[in-house]
Amino acid sequence: MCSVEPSVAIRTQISLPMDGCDGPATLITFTGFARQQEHFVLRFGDIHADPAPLVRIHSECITGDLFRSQRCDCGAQLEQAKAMVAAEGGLIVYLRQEGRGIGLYSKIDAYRLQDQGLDTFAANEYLSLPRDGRDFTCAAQMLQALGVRRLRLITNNPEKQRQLADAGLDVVGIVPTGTFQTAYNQRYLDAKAKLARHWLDLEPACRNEEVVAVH
Ligand SMILES: Nc1nc2c(ncn2[C@@H]2O[C@H](COP(=O)(O)OP(=O)(O)OP(=O)(O)O)[C@@H](O)[C@H]2O)c(=O)[nH]1
Ligand SMILES: [Zn+2]
Repeated sequence: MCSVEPSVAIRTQISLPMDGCDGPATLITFTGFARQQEHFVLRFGDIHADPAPLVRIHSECITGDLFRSQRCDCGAQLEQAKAMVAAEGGLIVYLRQEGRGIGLYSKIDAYRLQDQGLDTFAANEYLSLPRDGRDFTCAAQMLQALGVRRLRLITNNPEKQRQLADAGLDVVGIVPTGTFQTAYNQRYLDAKAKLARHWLDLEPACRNEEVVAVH
């Protein structure tokens, strides 16, 4: 999905005053991505090798991040991560991989299928799209371009840790992101926990929710 060229490098850095933060953040853009992808990094404070910086790798979710849709947990996770890295310094790597890489329109098609009973992964497959089309290698390359070799990663997703390690980064700690259950995202979170092995601490009401099997 990321389709990176071997030479991802910093393109531009600009200071962004941030609502609710003591100091400005720095927005960093990059060159070297295929297909004009516009992944970026927000840096809060200074980054040092020791202690290893706190990093959130966040996949774009227009509905959740921008409009705080309750169908997923993305908006709450992003807000929490922003508060964490703003408090102690760190990075948000924002990947333009909407809908786990299938794009907004296909995600909305997948939402329709979920309303008809499919789980979030089966819905993608029904559309002949990957269950999870993301590739976190581009995140690793951006971090390497910033001189980051060791990091503490804010995530509940074991796949992110695995891909960063495969790309040569040293994930020295995992900081869990919150489990933000709503009345509307229970089946989604349940599917992530059961079918994608995310480390989620779900309330019993959520665990008991039925996830429709993939056909
Ligand atoms: N295709 C599809 N994508 C979704 C759906 N709900 C959320 N997403 C996308 O999923 C991505 C977020 O992935 P998640 O699996 O929720 O979380 P994660 O970032 O991998 O894991 P954490 O680091 O623990 O938050 C974003 O790109 C969302 O747009 C859905 O029902 N279908
Ligand atoms: Zn979302």
